[in-house]
Amino acid sequence: MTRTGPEIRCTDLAKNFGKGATLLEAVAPLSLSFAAGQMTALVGPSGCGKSTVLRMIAGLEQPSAGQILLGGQTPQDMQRQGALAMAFQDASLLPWRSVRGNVALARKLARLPGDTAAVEDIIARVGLSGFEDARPAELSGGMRQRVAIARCLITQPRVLLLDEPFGAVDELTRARLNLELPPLWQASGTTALMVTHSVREAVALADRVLVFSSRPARVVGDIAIPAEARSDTALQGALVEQVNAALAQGWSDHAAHAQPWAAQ
Ligand SMILES: Nc1ncnc2c1ncn2[C@@H]1O[C@H](COP(=O)(O)OP(=O)(O)OP(=O)(O)O)[C@@H](O)[C@H]1O
Repeated sequence: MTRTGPEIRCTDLAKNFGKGATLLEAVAPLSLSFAAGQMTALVGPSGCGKSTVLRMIAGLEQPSAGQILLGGQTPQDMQRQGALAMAFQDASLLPWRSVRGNVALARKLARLPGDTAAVEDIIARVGLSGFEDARPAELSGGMRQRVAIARCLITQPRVLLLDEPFGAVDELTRARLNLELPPLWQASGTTALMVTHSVREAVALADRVLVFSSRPARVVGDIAIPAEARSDTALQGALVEQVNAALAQGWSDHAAHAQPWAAQ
């Protein structure tokens, strides 16, 4: 079964943490939209609010202001339908459950009927055949990330949210995961958002890269990644440069804003 993803619209989205003297404006009013079935990568300086935006879209964090609609529905509606899946950097698997147990549990939590064949199939597709009974502690970091992705995909989510999913693994493993895993969600028309610190990863995986400035984040770059870039390393290199230039522009704008004399 294929469940195509919705368009995601964030309107005047804002998030503050704390109050009074400790008030922190994590996300200043920001309006963003993400096309149905596309993978968008969010990049920007540390602390600019990328994860907070993702967590609000996931319904894990309540916005202080503004609205999020996924094909006209709220994140909570999507969660209730088991249509939304999120993977974090630390994989956050249950240590006492096997690979099979962790993946099967995700279906249960999404209120989907058990499906042993689908669980076995997704474990094989992320390259973990033979490790079905292993506990997370017996797996490498890259293997744990694969389980985390399998756990997302087993629910056939319409929306996939990835927060630095490959951040905790070495460069080589990361490059391999970058090649092997995206086809698993690209084919099904899932709307996907990924936060990453790696500009190369963003360009390699996404259809679009959105570049944020330092907090309070503004969009300082919105770069479309044409499909041919997947097989054209020169084009990939040029796009990486373009994203890096937008990041640098975001930094200098921010510095000039914070210290008006810096621009003189
Ligand atoms: N639960 C929270 N309570 C208080 N402050 C928070 C909370 N979550 C995030 N923040 C703050 O909000 C700001 C944005 O954080 P966020 O994690 O969204 O940034 P980020 O761009 O994802 O950073 P990084 O790239 O380092 O992961 C930061 O200043 C952070 O300290």
